[in-house]
Amino acid sequence: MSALSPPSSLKDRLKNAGSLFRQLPGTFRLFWESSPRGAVVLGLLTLTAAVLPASIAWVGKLIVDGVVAGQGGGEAARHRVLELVALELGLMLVSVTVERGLALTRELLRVGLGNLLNERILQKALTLELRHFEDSDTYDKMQNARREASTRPLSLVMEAFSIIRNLVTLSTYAVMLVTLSPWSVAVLVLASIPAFIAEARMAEEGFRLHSWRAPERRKLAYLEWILTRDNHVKEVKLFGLGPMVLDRYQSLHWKFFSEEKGLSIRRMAWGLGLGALALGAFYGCYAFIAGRATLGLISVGDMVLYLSLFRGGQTAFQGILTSLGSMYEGALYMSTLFAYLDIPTGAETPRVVPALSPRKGLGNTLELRNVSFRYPGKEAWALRGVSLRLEPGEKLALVGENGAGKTTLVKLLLRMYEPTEGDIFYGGVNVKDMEPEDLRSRFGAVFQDFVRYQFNVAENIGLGHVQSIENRERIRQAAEHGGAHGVIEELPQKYDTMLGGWFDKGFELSGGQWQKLAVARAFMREAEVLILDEPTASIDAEAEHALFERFQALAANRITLVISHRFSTVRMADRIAVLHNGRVDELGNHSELMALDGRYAHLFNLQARGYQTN
Ligand SMILES: Nc1ncnc2c1ncn2[C@@H]1O[C@H](COP(=O)(O)OP(=O)(O)OP(=O)(O)O)[C@@H](O)[C@H]1O
Repeated sequence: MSALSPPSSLKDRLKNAGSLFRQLPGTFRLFWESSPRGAVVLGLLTLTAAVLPASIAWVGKLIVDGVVAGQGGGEAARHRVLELVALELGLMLVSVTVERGLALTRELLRVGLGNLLNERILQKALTLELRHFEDSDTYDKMQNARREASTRPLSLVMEAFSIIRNLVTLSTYAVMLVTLSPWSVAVLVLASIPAFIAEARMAEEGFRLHSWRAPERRKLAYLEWILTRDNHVKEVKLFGLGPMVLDRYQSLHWKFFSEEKGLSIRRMAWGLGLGALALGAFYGCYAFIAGRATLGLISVGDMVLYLSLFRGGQTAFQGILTSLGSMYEGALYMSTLFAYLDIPTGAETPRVVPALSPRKGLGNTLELRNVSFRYPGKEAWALRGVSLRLEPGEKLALVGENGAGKTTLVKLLLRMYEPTEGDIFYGGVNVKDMEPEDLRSRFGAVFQDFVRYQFNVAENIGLGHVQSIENRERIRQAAEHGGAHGVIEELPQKYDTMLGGWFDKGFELSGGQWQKLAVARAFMREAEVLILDEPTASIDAEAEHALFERFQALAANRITLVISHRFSTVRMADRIAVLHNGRVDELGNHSELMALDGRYAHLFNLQARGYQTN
């Protein structure tokens, strides 16, 4: 059973609880790693804080007994009582200092542990593959893990420490209480047990509410995003989407609230009922002890001691139970965190050791042999039996209607996904036997949905080869190759101009200008294979022509794969592959395909007619 499915029976619930508390060792390991010294300090302070209440209660009893015995007894008795009061003051000062120390240590540890975990979460994100990001279940796991990483783990550890503290306090109390009244210890324990069960149950419900909601929470964040992001505002205003999106946002919000309200009310009702039970038990024992003191069977100091021990004991016991409930909640969180950190990765690890690596430089072939691919969890084939061989220096254009599988083919080439059937070879080596970093370092790509980094111009280009991000000469050259240099020279701080609207003084570029930077970024590396997935979509016809002429020259000996819907661009390729429903339907150069008079010729003529009528 997964930690997120509702337990149906008591047995399930216990099994679930057991598996959840198994998260403790892992959590403590992380805690220790984040700060061994802090952990030791916290342990020492906790133990000191644990033994202080019993000592203070004992001194309190001695004071009362001293006062009762010393009434009318002169200076000596008064002195002894004053000394005891001073002792109690001293103990109280120690107690206050220890509490402050605990709060400070907790605060410092919170930052350390929170950072460590956020780092682990992000490090894990780096090892995840594209398929993980495109899968909503994994995405939810990641969001769940990120949401409370800086608070939950520490509170789990703190609750565990608080249990230890209360247990130590309780055992010191128990030793004293048993001598006064053994059965009251039993009453104390029994009266608190129902509270624990209720607390654990509510904690579990609360967590499940949060987990179940992960997809809806994302929906809420998404609606918020639509209304607040700069690139949405035009459509939001034009289509008058504001009220509709806000309405959806609010109804989701109120749905959350009403669920939470129900839980809070139930929590309050149980707390009230069980609190009354505990109070009844306390006053029952109080009556018994007060009666015994009145009859002179115990001293007044004993009665005072008993009362403070009983009250303190009850608080400590309930503290333990509440901590167990909160720990349960924390452990549930940790189980999702560990589930996220344990997502199996490494599908990209080469099959052979050491990994194979084709000769560096130009001259390698790129070949797909009978490649078929289905997205995880999908029935339909995105690619079916694709075989293509690209010779060194060859320019291949991929065309096909929307959804034909063009971008999917690029994802497979870059090993973002594994073919479901068939194999891909680069330089004669099966890409499954290569290190993915080695394979990817040989590719330069401009994606359809390229990124607009909110960095400066030089960095936007330099990111194409991070090792050279400081190399202005190389960046300038890449900008020239990508056709971006002219645009950059017009900017206020040229290559140092901050871009985008997220940060102060960011300069916003046009879609085509951003795209030129993305092309320049691809030219930062000495790529052996260039992939251009609709690189010209927002570039005007003239700029497109210029770009492709440059490509012809620059990419002379490189394999180039161009995906485009513009046939004026496509016809410049050495060969054209027409994809249809995931299959290569036609393959050949422009004149061959025109002569074939098939799908390509039809699409070409359609577009040519469009241009003529314009
Ligand atoms: N992440 C994904 N998960 C599941 N199915 C997907 C995913 N991405 C694409 N598909 C499906 O795979 C098929 C091929 O999509 P692909 O993006 O490769 O098409 P394309 O030829 O690049 O289209 P376009 O010209 O619109 O960019 C489509 O049917 C699409 O619905």
